Amino acid sequence: MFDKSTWIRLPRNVVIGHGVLGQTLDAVEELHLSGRPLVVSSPTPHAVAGEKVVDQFAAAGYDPAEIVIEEASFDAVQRVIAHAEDADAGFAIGVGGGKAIDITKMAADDLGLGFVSVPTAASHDGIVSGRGSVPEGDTRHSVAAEPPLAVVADTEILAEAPWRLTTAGCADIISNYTAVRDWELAHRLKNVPYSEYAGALSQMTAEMLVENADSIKRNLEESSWIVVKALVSSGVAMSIAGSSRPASGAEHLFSHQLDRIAPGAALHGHQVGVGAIMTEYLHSGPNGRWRDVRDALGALGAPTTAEDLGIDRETVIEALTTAHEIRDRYTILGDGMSEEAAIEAATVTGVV
Ligand SMILES: NC(=O)c1ccc[n+]([C@@H]2O[C@H](COP(=O)([O-])OP(=O)(O)OC[C@H]3O[C@@H](n4cnc5c(N)ncnc54)[C@H](O)[C@@H]3O)[C@@H](O)[C@H]2O)c1
Ligand SMILES: O=P(O)(O)OC[C@@H](O)CO
Ligand SMILES: [Zn+2]
Repeated sequence: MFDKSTWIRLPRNVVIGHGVLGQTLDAVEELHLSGRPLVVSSPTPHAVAGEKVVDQFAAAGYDPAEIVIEEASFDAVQRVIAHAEDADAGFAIGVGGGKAIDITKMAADDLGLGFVSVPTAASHDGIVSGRGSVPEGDTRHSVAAEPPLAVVADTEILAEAPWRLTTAGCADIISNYTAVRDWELAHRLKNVPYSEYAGALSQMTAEMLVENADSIKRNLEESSWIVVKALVSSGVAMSIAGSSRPASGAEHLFSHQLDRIAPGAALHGHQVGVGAIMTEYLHSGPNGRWRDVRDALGALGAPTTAEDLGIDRETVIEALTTAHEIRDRYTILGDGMSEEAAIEAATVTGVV
């Protein structure tokens, strides 16, 4: 008997465009959510968009509650849960970058509340995904979380955000190349479940972004449009897979390890991009496609070296040699790189 089953949870309303923040209320009302909204954001996104979302719902008679969180941590998730319970919230709206959105979707999952995603930066592909990513001690948890029922991505806001946030989003997408390679490898070597659809969608998303690289330019709102659509598409690939595998391989392990060793050094997307140059080298060798990955990142204005990231050579080598310890996810790093091999990979690729 065929007894497989799977749930693919996708957003119902994806609203992207100039000035669409003003349609957040419409996007929510169309979902027939009831009760009090809780608007969760971090300081800058609160000022940029969170307050406007609160005002919009207040004007419509909703009595919105709000909370501003400072960091992505399990403590922050607990604070949001407590605040939502105190406020008797009926649904949660996450407004911000990857951290605020992750915290909101994790709290919403715990409380069984509907979640709406309002990105203020095109910096990460967690905008749509049903995953939350939070560090804890020496490890990084990628946990199932409430996927958004609606996404409201205002390209005017995304375009006004610092340009480096957009280039970070581009790099998070370009890292899909190596993430898919790692996933295929884990499938072949360790029998890890693999989804052809999710793998193909993730890879195609990276290819389309690179093909459109000439149209991704600072001060051009269309750039935000192209990048956010790619971020949505990558999040859909994660939803189809039911894991972050299509978008997170060894290059993400490298970045998560950097977050521990050199917290706050660089943006998530920029770190995974530099990681992808080196892990592509590990996959395909000195004459392989690592130059294509590096050139695509460079063309989009994303970092390609340790210096660009603001980290030193020792930090890169330490992160490379210990990245496999971050979580139980088989990648090209296998059971770990030797120091000599890490120096070779980082040097040949020009990262250090
Ligand atoms: N759940 C997933 O599937 C997934 C996917 C990718 C990344 N992530 C996670 O997301 C995080 C990275 O996201 P991030 O790079 O957005 O980090 P972030 O949320 O810390 O945002 C980066 C900075 O941008 C600022 N910012 C956001 N919007 C702004 C705006 N309009 N104007 C000015 N400043 C603005 C924020 O205040 C913050 O200082 C990491 O924790 C990563 O693990 C999760
Ligand atoms: O599960 P992780 O490794 O946090 O990856 C999620 C996301 O960053 C993929 O782009
Ligand atoms: Zn990522």
